[in-house]
Amino acid sequence: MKKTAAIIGGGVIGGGWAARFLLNGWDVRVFDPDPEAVRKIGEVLDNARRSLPGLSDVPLPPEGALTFHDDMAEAVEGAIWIQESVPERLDLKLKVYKGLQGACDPDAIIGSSTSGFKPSELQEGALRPQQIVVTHPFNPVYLLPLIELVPTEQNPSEMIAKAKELLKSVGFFPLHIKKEIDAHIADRFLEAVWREALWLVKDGVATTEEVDEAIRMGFGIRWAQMGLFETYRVAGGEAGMRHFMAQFGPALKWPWTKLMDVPEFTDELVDMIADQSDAQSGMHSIRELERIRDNNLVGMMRALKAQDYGAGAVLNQHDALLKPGALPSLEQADLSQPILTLSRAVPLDWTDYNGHMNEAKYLEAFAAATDRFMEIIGCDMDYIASGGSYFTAENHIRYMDETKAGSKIEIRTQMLLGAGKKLHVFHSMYEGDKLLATGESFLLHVSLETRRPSPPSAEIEAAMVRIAEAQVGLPYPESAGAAIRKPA
Ligand SMILES: NC(=O)C1=CN([C@@H]2O[C@H](COP(=O)(O)OP(=O)(O)OC[C@H]3O[C@@H](n4cnc5c(N)ncnc54)[C@H](O)[C@@H]3O)[C@@H](O)[C@H]2O)C=CC1
Ligand SMILES: C[N+](C)(C)CC(=O)CC(=O)[O-]
Repeated sequence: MKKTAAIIGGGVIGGGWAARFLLNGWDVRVFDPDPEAVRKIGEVLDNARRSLPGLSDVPLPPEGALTFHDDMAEAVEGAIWIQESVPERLDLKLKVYKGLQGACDPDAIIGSSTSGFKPSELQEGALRPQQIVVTHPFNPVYLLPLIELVPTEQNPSEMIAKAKELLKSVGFFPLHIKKEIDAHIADRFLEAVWREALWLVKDGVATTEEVDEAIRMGFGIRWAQMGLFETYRVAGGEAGMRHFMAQFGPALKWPWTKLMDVPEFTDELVDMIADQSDAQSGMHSIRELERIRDNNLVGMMRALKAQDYGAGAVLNQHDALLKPGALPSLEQADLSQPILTLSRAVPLDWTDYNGHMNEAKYLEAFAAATDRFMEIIGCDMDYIASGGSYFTAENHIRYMDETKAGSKIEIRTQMLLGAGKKLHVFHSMYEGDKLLATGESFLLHVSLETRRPSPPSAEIEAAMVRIAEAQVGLPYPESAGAAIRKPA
């Protein structure tokens, strides 16, 4: 059955939650008194549609339905997850819980996006405190996996387990914070770094741009993949963390940092920071900056995905949740037709300066389809580990139409020859009914020990015979065997 989420407050963060749920197949009901809420959420959704689906190497479920409601009680109807993302004012948040708890399902989870309030403060005076928990996200909520999940002893353990399961099902990484504290974990770091940066600019040590360069050219990239402690363990050399602490620990007591002092937000300081920020980034609109940020995040997260590390490992776990049933096996496929070998959205980092999928990425997609076809006939990772595989000897791609980031593409594969060492496949790539490209590949079965052609296993031979017999009625593709013609 379709799951439903209610979004209370649809600004920067509520809009991100709405996009995350919708693109993972949930229905979403929004309550926000702002007359601009429909437009604002629409713009967040546009960004999310081009960036989120392509993070997965398997298709996300069909998008859910988005509705807007003038009445909060109506918005929470049928919702199993209610996400409160109203402005960071405790009185307002408590008023919202009073309003919605009278109307919502008592078993629904009410998550708060609060950056700083403790869950016990949010539960104070609530009708059912056990229903309310902190689920603190990070902007952009549709891309970044971290949710700081902060309960109190009032929240039953089954509710926390259910919250974790639901968050994981839409691709989040719930970090269970066992001891409540103002600003949880991550925002304590962000505040400390922000405070230092404000001092550095105020004292004329660095401009806003120089502060950003100091982060993004060095430790920012390092933190994105290993965090703090793992990075410092490596920095300790072979002696590891103990050596690192002995060497750099004493410096913590030197007066390097301003620690808890906060520079006063005088007009002069605000003007200085705002002017420097305008000089640094004012040539881009906020929407442009969001798109630049999303392009960079997708590229970095997909690189981490290939390493199965950090946020990339979370993406792989989400793919594994979605994978069952995503593509048919030999037993499930209608073998009399070209077989579905790829179904995914075009990732942002597959697009180029022409604003469409780059030619090299068509080959990447066809190569993934070939890998899947190999898996279907029995050349899977276990078989490869046993010493047999296929090497591609020749490829031919024809480009017929363009496609853009976020678009759903499918590849269907016809086997033209599958006998002995030889495997000849013809892939057709579609967006809906539109033929985008064809890719023809000729492969040879090899022994990974001798690196020379060798006969495949009897099981692979039998699977190819089955497909050949089933596909015998398919017309031979007109363009198969074609080459680039000599210009007239
Ligand atoms: N902006 C950020 O970087 C992050 C913010 N947060 C937290 O998320 C929450 C929301 O922050 P933002 O989205 O940045 O604020 P925002 O100002 O962009 O959005 C708040 C939305 O709530 C709506 N609203 C106001 N009163 C309401 C009510 N009574 N019922 C329903 N909607 C109402 C407003 O119309 C507005 O659209 C805050 O608790 C904040 O601490 C969490 C992570 C990051
Ligand atoms: C600035 N902020 C405290 C609202 C930031 C967050 O809460 C998390 C984020 O996205 O950086």
